Amino acid sequence: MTNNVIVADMASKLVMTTSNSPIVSGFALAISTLMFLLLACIALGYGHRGANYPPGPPTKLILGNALDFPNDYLQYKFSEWARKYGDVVSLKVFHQTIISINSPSLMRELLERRSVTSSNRPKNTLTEIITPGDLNMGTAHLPDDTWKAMRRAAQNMFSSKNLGRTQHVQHAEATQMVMDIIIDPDNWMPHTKRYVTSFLLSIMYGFRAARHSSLPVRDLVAVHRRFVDILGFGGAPPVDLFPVLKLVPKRFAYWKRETEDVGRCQQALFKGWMDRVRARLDRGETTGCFLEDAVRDLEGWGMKDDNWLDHMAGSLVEASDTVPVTICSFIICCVKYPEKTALAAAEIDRVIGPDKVPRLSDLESGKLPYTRAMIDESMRMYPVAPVGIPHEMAEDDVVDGVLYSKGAVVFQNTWFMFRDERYFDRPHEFRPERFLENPPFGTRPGVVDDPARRDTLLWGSGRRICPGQLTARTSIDTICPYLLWAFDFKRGVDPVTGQEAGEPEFVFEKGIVAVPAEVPCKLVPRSKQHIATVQREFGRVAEDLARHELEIDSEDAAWNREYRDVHVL
Ligand code: HEM
Repeated sequence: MTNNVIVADMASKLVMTTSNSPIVSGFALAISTLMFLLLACIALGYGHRGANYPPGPPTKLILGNALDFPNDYLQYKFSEWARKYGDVVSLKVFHQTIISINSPSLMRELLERRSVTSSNRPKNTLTEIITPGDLNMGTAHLPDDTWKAMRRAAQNMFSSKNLGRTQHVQHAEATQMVMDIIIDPDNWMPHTKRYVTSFLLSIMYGFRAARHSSLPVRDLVAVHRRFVDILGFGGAPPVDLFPVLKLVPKRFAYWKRETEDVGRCQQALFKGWMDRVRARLDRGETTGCFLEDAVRDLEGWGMKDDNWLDHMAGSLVEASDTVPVTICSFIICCVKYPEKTALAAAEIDRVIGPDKVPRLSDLESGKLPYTRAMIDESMRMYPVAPVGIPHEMAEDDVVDGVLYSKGAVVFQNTWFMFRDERYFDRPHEFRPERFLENPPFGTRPGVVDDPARRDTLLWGSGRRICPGQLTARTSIDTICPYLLWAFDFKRGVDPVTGQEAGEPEFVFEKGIVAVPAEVPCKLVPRSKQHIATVQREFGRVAEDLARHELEIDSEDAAWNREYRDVHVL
């Protein structure tokens, strides 16, 4: 406070020394204003790490760590700092404090035990434009009553009881995905997207996506691409760091026009999906999906008005963003580590054989321990949300004498936690065996583990923990053994050399979700017997798929007829 008064006094003296010439006095005014701002920034502690803040790299005047802060792949730099500074690291980017927490114990202390102060999301002007009223649960700034209602509804939809009721749909969609890859192996990545999106559309909205190019998937992918681009680094100027930028008129601010348009397109898409549900009920038809129930019982679902339902798609977007990526990473692991894949395939051959397809229950009952370990190892090494989704401190809070200041943005660096050499033996090696040697977390035998480790670290912490974790887990656990059962995983052809590609590398796209770039690989059916078994299974589950095809469009209907005529046994 005293500093501010001194700075104001110095600045006013500077302004008073300007000459009488209009040009000189204008110039002097500009210089003195700049000086004033500079001194004010210094006085306000811009870029300076306070005394009891978490440690971190040295800061520079006003800039803080702005020049050190990575634009992308936060997990790599955060992990380097974790090794140097410990379980908690802080950075200053101008006046903004950014914290990376690097241990399960800190996740528990800060985000679970102190969830009252640590459950905000960072305030984000762009997401507020895209979803006015904070009706997108994942981006909503405050965990207020609106967020609570949306969250309760999501938790209800994705509860274990409801998942039991929808598992046959999950299995049916997984069967189609295996069929899709048998017929069209080059599009293995889009087929994973279709599998997850179609499952979620079916259980939430009662209609499905027969092809990866079906309209709902195509529209979702297109609008989500724009959403990610505008929110990503460089998509828009840092308006929350420098709120004065918000004053730029719309005609000079591309980001404002684009953000508004993304919001319009997204809302139109989600409303269109809900309108299909409303129209179906008006016709007196039903598929038994969740949102039909919500339309009939708005109050019971805690929805303040009918328009809130148009925003329930936020959960579907989260699912279709994360689960396919996890499955793709698993597929890349199967190509990259052939000896491990062979061990899992041998286990599946022994337990399941070629005449029936694996079911989720085979994995859950513990009959496929190596396969389970292979899935866990791929999620340990390549977590889809390597630094979580950031929280923001609502108030100052102190853990072990360290200050987590109001407004600080907090990342959960699970990438580091899963590769922490204190607990994991050779953490950078892909070794499913670690989970068999020391279950359930695969840490080094004999080491005293972090007491707060849990098998849900990947899904975040506290009030904001992922409400879709069961849906995610069962979707992954249904398809991964199925793929191992159905296919041999081979390296594809390098598009540049025309020769067999080398060992695939994980190269991630930029962004908070670690999406691996496509690698050349071939998924080859293991035998004619396996293909025939999938065709029979595809016939058996046809009814479960058809139940969600009441309003199917003519293109999908034609494709379905041909697909099923040719491929069902
Ligand atoms: C492998 C798959 C998935 C992973 C790794 C994952 C991970 C996460 C993480 C780390 C968070 C932030 C937690 C926090 O702030 O502490 C989150 C939030 C969220 N997830 Fe997931 N998720 C996955 C799949 C899903 C699925 C399938 C759904 C829906 C069916 C879903 C819906 C959500 C929603 C709605 C939020 C926002 C919660 C809130 O802010 O209150 N996620 N997820």
